[in-house]
Order: sequence, then C-alpha cells, then structure tokens
Amino acid sequence: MRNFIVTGTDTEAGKTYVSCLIVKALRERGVNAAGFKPVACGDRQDARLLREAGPEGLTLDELNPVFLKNATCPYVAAKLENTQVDEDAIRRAYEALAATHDCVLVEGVGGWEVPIAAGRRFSDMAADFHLPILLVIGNKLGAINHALLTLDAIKARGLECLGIIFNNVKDEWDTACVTNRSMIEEFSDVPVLGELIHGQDSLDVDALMDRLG
Ligand SMILES: Nc1ncnc2c1ncn2[C@@H]1O[C@H](COP(=O)(O)OP(=O)(O)OP(=O)(O)O)[C@@H](O)[C@H]1O
Ligand SMILES: C[C@H](N)[C@H](N)CCCCCC(=O)O
Ligand SMILES: [Mg+2]
Repeated sequence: MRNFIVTGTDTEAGKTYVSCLIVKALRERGVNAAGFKPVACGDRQDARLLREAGPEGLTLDELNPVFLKNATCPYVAAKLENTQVDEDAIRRAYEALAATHDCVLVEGVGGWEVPIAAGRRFSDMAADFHLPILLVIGNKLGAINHALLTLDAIKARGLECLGIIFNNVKDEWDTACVTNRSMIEEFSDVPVLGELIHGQDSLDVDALMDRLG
C-alpha cells in the first residue's frame, strides 16, 4: 500500500486526530501502518499520539526525528535554537520506517506552505518525498479559501491529492460549517473521502484504501 502525506488547511485542523484514526483503522484491517511526524514544534504530543495509534516498540525518535522546542513554524523554532531542520535525518528515519511497514502516514506541520528552513517550505519537502497527499479540512468559516488554496498548491507541484477529510474540530454547526462541503465539492474535483464530527472515535477508511491501491 502506498505511503502518503497528511496536510491540513491550518495548524489545529485535526491532522493528528485524523491520522491516528486512520492508522488505527488500517491496522485493524491488517495493514501494518505507522504514523511518522517528521518535524514537531513546541511539544511531541503529536508523535506520542501517533506512536500510541501505531505498532508497539517504536521510539519517539524513530517516529519524530526532528523536535524543536518553540511552538512556531519549524524555521523560526530552529533559528531560536541556533540549529536547522535536518532533512537528511528526516529522510533516514522515514526510509527506516518505510522499510519495515506496509504503509507510512507522514503528518505535516501546520499547513502546506509552512517554512522549514531558508528557502524551504513543508511543501518543498513533501514534493521531494513525492507521495500522494491527503488534505484534512478543519471545518469552520474560512475553510473554503484555505482548502482551495491548498488544493491548487498541491496540484501546482504535480502531486496527487488522494482526497479530503472534512473534520469538525468543534461541536459547532453554523451556516458555514453546514455549507462548506458543498462549496468544496463544487469548486474542486478532489473526492471527499470522509467526514468526522466532533468527538468521533473511528473513521471508515475504505474509500481511502481504494485510493491508496
Ligand atoms: N473531530 C474532532 N473531535 C474532537 N477533537 C478534535 C477533533 N479534531 C481535532 N480535535 C482536537 O483539536 C485539537 C487540534 O487537533 P490536532 O492536534 O489533530 O491538529 P493538527 O492539525 O494536528 O495540529 P498541528 O498543526 O499542531 O499538528 C486537538 O486537541 C485535537 O484533539
Ligand atoms: C506549533 C504548532 N502546533 C504547529 N506544529 C506548527 C504551526 C506552524 C504554523 C506557522 C504558520 O502558518 O503561521
Ligand atoms: Mg498534529
């Protein structure tokens, strides 16, 4: 099964929340899936949650090769520590995980165009991985713009967008939250592979698995 990258319309869109449900669901279907967090900023909670969802025995460092202490974009966080994001370390850790698992889910950091180094964005690193992309839309007023911009940016890099997961982070149903999905479906040709309500603790991954092949 193909590895893939999970990006989001923004930080806090629910990339980790959705990724953990996906890893769990794939593993329940017998796919030896594991989550990977190349870069964590501020804390390693994403990596801990992905480790909990995945196979036994992975260390945090195997699953999260770069951890920076400041809760900012990786480029700023690295500058504040007089260091740089070590993309070679990321690549080595990813290859090691990919060599021992059927499917590696790579969780991004913040949104698609987040700076990770001078002249480098997360999207540049994603393009170098050349993996298909799953977009998590944090459903709220403003998500349409963020989603269409992200989808256009993914396409502009010649990368495949597997599909969209609509994620209702909060238990709020204003007009925007109710109508956003129809707008995205009308203005984009990327399939919606699932929708999560607030607090949902399982995700049907059949449509995603079909897309992953
Ligand atoms: N469907 C949901 N139901 C309940 N809580 C949710 C849902 N989606 C996200 N959350 C919560 O919202 C917060 C942000 O979600 P999450 O950490 O997954 O975002 P993220 O996109 O991974 O952020 P980051 O850019 O920091 O990686 C978390 O506390 C998470 O538990
Ligand atoms: C620290 C936070 N949890 C994320 N990991 C990083 C978010 C970076 C956002 C940068 C930006 O788009 O302004
Ligand atoms: Mg996260």
